[in-house]
Amino acid sequence: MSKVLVSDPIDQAGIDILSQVATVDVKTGLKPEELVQIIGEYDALMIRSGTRVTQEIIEAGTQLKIIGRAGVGVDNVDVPAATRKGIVVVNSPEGNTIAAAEHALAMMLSLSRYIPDANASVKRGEWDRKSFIGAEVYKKTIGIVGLGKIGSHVAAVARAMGMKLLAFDPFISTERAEQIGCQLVDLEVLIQQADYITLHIPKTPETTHLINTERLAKMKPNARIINCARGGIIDEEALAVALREGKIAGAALDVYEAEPLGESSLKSLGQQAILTPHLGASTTEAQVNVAIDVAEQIRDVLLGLAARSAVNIPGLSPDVMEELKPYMQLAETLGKLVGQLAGGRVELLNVRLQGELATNKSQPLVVASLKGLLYQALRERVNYVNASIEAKERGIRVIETRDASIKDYAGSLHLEATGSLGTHSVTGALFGGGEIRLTNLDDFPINVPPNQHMLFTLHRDMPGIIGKLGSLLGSFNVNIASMQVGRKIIRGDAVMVLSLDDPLPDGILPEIIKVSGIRDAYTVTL
Ligand SMILES: NC(=O)C1=CN([C@@H]2O[C@H](COP(=O)(O)OP(=O)(O)OC[C@H]3O[C@@H](n4cnc5c(N)ncnc54)[C@H](O)[C@@H]3O)[C@@H](O)[C@H]2O)C=CC1
Ligand SMILES: O=C(O)C(=O)COP(=O)(O)O
Repeated sequence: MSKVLVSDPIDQAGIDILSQVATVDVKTGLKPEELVQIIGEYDALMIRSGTRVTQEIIEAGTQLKIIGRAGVGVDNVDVPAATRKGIVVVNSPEGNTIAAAEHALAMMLSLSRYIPDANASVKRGEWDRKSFIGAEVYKKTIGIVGLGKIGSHVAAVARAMGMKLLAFDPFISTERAEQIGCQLVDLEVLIQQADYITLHIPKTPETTHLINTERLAKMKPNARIINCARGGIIDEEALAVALREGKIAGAALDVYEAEPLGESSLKSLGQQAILTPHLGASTTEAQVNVAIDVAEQIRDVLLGLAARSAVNIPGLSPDVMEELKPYMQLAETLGKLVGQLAGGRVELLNVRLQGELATNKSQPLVVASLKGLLYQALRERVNYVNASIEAKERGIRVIETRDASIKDYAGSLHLEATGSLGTHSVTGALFGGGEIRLTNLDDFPINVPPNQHMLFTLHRDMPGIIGKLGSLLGSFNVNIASMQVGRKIIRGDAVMVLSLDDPLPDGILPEIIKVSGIRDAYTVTL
């Protein structure tokens, strides 16, 4: 049975799902060195933001197949390191959207009405109404940085509260922003005009310290800023100075450059600063959502099925995945075949989607072709996650083309590999019941199902050659399961495709090439 380690607090609903297929160990609060020591036993790791999955942990996770992040942000996971090791990283892109958006909105209203400090003063026995004169959000301008899932929900609610909406997001269209009721503007315009600025972007090299001393200086003196996205998008030191000097009116933070928040000048600020301990996703509803979403994906991957929200493999909807699955198998088989025919180092792979297939998504088929192509070199170490990166690191250039006019079969896939030893091509299609057929080899028409052990020869189409080859194989005790010849013209060049019951013994290939009329021979294992 598989083993799953849960290293952060996860809702029981997720543990129940994992327990259907695996032994589940819940061990929270592990030190990095403790995690490194035990991770080698586990097939899957389930985390939230509390566990840092470093390269060292990934290297030590020799059995790991999947890392599941019960939440959105995967910045605590070394995703490139996981990808290189072929480990799928999944998250729950939508499970906590509402929770995070509502937390940001709660922060905005709390900042405007000094609710945390007013509450604390009453509990201290005071009745101070003068110190907590707030501001209304109605008719004020909110500047939303990042108009993705959370930012869009914040926009919808802010709009309902009568706010004017500005947004900065270089990756969405003006039309999309308008649909949500936002005016898309430059960051500098947003910074200068907004009364409330709320951040809903990932932390990347571009967004680190996006809010710095210069930008804080350009904000309105009544501006209030909210960060429920990621620590480090705001320069915390610069923010503390701006608040202390009254350059802006307030800030509410849920996330920090280092968590848990240690020594920090933010802690000594008064009612203009509200600090929560990364609570954006902490609602009962969100925790059930993300736990179920991610546990289901871990379960599926452990059962050999695809994950629906993998961050390091092409994202495909389950419908598209279902439709493409037989073609993925075809692509992988053709990749294995053409890689072995090309032999040596492949430099260029041309993947052509033909006929009806030309309208399909090509990326998954390219990945599957590369997985097949690299199998010879990498065996089980290559998978759908790391095939593209492995190919890139090996300098294999990939060209994707489409030709809807090729209609020999309803839909077919053509791979051509060019390497140090020449160029070879193979085409395949799916017949009734999803059966794979090889339909063309090096431009010779054929029609054979793939077989585990195969022999291909390039020869002159002339009497006696098939008999000679049959006897030769017989003398080596190799049984032929089926044989087919493909040729373009009578007595011209031809290919012979043999399916064999046994692997070809060492030493027979040079003997085959010695047969008069045979120019070349290739043995392939699929
Ligand atoms: N505090 C908490 O507990 C939680 C925090 N989060 C964080 O909230 C953030 C947003 O999450 P979602 O809305 O789900 O993500 P999302 O992917 O739906 O939206 C992010 C948006 O940011 C935009 N973006 C990316 N780079 C940008 C840049 N340089 N400038 C402006 N816009 C940029 C993208 O185009 C996208 O529209 C993430 O960082 C996530 O980790 C999410 C859930 C809970
Ligand atoms: O989903 C996210 O990105 C979050 O930040 C939530 O973090 P958490 O799962 O509460 O540790």
